[in-house]
Amino acid sequence: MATILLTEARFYPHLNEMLLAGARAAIEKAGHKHETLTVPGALELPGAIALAARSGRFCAFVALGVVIRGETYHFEVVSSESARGLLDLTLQGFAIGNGILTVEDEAQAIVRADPGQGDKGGDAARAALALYELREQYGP
Ligand SMILES: Nc1c(NC[C@H](O)[C@H](O)[C@H](O)CO)[nH]c(=O)[nH]c1=O
Ligand SMILES: CC(=O)[C@@H](O)COP(=O)(O)O
Repeated sequence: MATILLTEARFYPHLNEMLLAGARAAIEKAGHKHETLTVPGALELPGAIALAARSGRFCAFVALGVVIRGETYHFEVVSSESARGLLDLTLQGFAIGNGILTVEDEAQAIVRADPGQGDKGGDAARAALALYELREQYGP
């Protein structure tokens, strides 16, 4: 049994609860344990994972959050750079699933966050576990 760290950017708490529920259900179904770490926004997620990884306690990580377009270019920055930061860590060998929703409005987020609909939190957890199993198979 391994421990997966759920890192959540709690910008929209009610939406994160759905993402967390889906991710937790997927991890528990796979027979693993999970812990949760909270940061303010999606841009903090890569750094939070990098810091938490130093503990050596976690076999994989799931990044969860919701980025909803506003009036400025900041949407592009937050969406692209959080994803890029996660991919940079993945290329260093970290097993990370990206469950950061980047959407136009709350309605789009709900459909994708709801475990009974898009279940993107569960998808991100399953992706993280898939990378973890690959690393177990091919070495650290
Ligand atoms: N607008 C959203 C943000 N913005 C905040 C940034 O992620 C970051 O916390 C801030 O720039 C300080 O470094 N974050 C989200 O997760 N979702 C948003 O819609
Ligand atoms: C994705 C964001 O950062 C967004 O919430 C910011 O809104 P705005 O572009 O109207 O400042």
